Amino acid sequence: MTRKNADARGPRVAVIGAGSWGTTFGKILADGGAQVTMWARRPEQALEIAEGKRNTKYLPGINLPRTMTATHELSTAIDGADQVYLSVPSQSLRENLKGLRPLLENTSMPIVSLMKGVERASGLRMSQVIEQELACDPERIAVASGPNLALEIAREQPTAAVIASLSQETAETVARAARNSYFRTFVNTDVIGTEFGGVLKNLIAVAIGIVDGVGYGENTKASIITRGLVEMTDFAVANGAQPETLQGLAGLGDLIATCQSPLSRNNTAGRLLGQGYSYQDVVKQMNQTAEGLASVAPILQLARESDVHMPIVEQVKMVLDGKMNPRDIAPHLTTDDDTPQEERTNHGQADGGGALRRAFQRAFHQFRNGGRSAAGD
Ligand SMILES: NC(=O)c1ccc[n+]([C@@H]2O[C@H](COP(=O)([O-])OP(=O)(O)OC[C@H]3O[C@@H](n4cnc5c(N)ncnc54)[C@H](O)[C@@H]3O)[C@@H](O)[C@H]2O)c1
Ligand SMILES: O=P(O)(O)OC[C@H](O)CO
Repeated sequence: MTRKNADARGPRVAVIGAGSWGTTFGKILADGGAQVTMWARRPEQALEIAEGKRNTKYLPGINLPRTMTATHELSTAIDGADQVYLSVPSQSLRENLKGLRPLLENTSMPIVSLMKGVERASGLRMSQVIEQELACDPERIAVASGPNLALEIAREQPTAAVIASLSQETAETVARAARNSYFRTFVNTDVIGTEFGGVLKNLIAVAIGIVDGVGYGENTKASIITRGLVEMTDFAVANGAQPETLQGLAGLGDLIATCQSPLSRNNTAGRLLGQGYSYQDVVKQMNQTAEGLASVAPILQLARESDVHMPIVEQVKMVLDGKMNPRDIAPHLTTDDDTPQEERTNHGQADGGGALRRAFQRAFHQFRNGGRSAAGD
């Protein structure tokens, strides 16, 4: 398929995955001046984007920029690209990277994850899967996250996002390409916090959907959102994130958007569960990606390994497994314990002092080892 975007002036970018977010992000980049080539799995979808400037299945009613083109051949998409953006379902990333590896191995371009899931089998974040499969310098990898419901952005309603990379330079390069009059990008170097924010808010949005489906009101939802943010922060900090990232766009910002919007697929999946559909029925009814459903089990496994208590996410899992009536999720929001608890919101010690305790332990081991890092540090 020939390129038809020669009149754009910015970097040449390839977007891998032409679902709702990949296509919307392609539009963001093209509207910012980039020369965008989308890769779609199905040839007819590539043709619809390239010729008709539409993606009717995922973005009904949206006209795509005329500078945007598409192909179903990976090599054509990557050929001549300065940056590559990845937006396939998280569980399929590894298999997709196997096809991309030979095309990317002699390049130094930034590789940007737009995804918000963890790999079910390994619990790895998407940037970790990229680093593993492509065996590339982690400073080349960036992640994008924030309150970014695709259809709203495709309608050019203003919003913001965070681009995170271990390399400030990579983050800034990507942020300069991924911005326009309706999409503002900020940068940080907290890849862990930025990625986990996007993963964890999905789980809380499923919980919100469940109570919505049951018919509970705003008090219940506000309680889950507030306690959910504490859970998200506890988990992310215990796994290496900066607590302030969870208070930003990739944490609180995305949590609000996803929990409030009927456009959210995670929220929708939860609502169906709350209305009494089984997990299997919900999966059958969803024709778009609801990442939260696959992330629940690996996140709880990581939580156990890092000694973090996640009562809301635990209860989502019980509902998914058919072991808890959705009506029961709210009364047991955070504890079955009768002892009154402190309302702890101080994210600096987000895991109840656990992060601080581990930092002391590391310092103690280092001191004992004559200044060398403790194993596993
Ligand atoms: N839609 C949003 O509002 C939004 C916003 C931010 C982030 N995200 C994240 O973006 C990622 C992609 O989600 P989406 O919303 O575009 O999903 P989607 O369901 O709209 O589209 C998924 C796309 O991937 C393709 N696909 C399915 N299986 C595949 C496979 N095995 N290999 C390659 N391609 C495959 C589908 O054909 C489709 O084009 C997810 O991680 C999601 O959390 C979505
Ligand atoms: O539709 P969801 O639930 O995948 O959420 C989409 C985005 O992540 C919102 O920022």
